[in-house]
Amino acid sequence: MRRWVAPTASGPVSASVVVPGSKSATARALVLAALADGPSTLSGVLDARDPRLMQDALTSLGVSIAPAGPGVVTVTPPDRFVPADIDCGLAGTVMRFVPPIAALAEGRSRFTGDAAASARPVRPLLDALRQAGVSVDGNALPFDVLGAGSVPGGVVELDASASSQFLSALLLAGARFDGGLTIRHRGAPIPSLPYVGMTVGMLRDRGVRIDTPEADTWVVHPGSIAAQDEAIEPDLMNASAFLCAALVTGGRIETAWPERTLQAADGVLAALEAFGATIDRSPGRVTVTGRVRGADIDLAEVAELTCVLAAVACLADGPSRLRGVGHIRGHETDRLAALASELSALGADVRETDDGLAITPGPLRGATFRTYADHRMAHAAAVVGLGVPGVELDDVDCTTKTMPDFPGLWAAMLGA
Ligand SMILES: O=C(O)C1=C[C@@H](OP(=O)(O)O)[C@@H](O)[C@H](O)C1
Ligand SMILES: C=C(OP(=O)(O)O)C(=O)O
Repeated sequence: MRRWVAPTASGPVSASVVVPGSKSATARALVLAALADGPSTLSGVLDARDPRLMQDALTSLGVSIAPAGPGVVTVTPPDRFVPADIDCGLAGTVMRFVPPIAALAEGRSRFTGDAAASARPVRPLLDALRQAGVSVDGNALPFDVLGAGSVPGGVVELDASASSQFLSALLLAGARFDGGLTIRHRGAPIPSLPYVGMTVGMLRDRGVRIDTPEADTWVVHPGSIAAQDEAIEPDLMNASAFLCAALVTGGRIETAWPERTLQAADGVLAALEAFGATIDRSPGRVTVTGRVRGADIDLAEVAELTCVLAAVACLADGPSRLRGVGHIRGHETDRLAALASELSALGADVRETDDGLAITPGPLRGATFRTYADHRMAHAAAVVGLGVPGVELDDVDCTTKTMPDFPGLWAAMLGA
């Protein structure tokens, strides 16, 4: 735990920012390389807590992951997975993507995690695995997967309304189940849908056949997953925290922005535009200028932006409404409760609604800002701190979940 006073901007911030690799693409590339039919070399791999936990989990299941240069690893799948003790930390990607792989090992794998991870939903995924023929003890962390060396597969019903990661987890491993996997989503709409697109896109790139014969149904045909080298793109969700600095200071932030990507790039830019950003695009780059204004917006597809945009909204010229993100109550912390509490303590009027937040700016003052071990709460505090002196985070180290040195990058952006 390290306290950190968020630096205040003395004027418009102008910077070119380089953020590290995508957490979500790194997790998928590692998992797919572990399940593939031969070795793969991955570059631009994110070096942060979540992907490190993923590498540790896969290694203990028998995968060989060898460093091959800065940010480069060569992943060699095992002939047979072996059961293991898996530490999920607070990583949704580990607690959801790894159980279907452990089901392919012969024996009991035990999944544990941080105390707060036990509150994160995982039961719908475990129930779907049971329908696919896997024995699972428990319905939340800690739980055990009793692998039989293979998984029958077949047709499963899944309620993925609490997290798209349940669906991604089943899609990633489904081709390796004996009969493949047909997944029928039953329940309220799936949040963060672009991430399902990322999963399907990366699987198809590796030769896996996936059909979507009707709405809310995915058919993964059984077969091998082709080994494939991959260069991981920068993390556009993490980049967004920096882009918000342009908005709240009336400055100018530029960063790499892939021309074609499986990340929710357009959704991110549309959300920033709604809050007053002007977006300039040049090949492979984006520049954000503008001045923050209040917005009423559905963030279901880009729910990870809720924290930084709630902070932005506190510095706007009028009220904002963030909708479609009720499920983030099950993220690293209950983000709606945490944002309402911490941003209200700074002087804004921030109230929880059924599916989001209603925010009315007010005169803001510095105070301790609790992060609840949540990296995106820390990003929110950094954004609001640009305009409010004395915002002191109780812990900035939680940012290592998805970035090796967030405070350093933030200071560099400010020219410190
Ligand atoms: O599949 C992924 O890599 C992710 C999916 C989303 O999860 P939810 O569907 O739970 O929002 C997102 O919020 C998370 O940070 C990463
Ligand atoms: C929800 C998030 O993470 P996780 O992958 O742990 O679900 C996030 O990074 O905002």
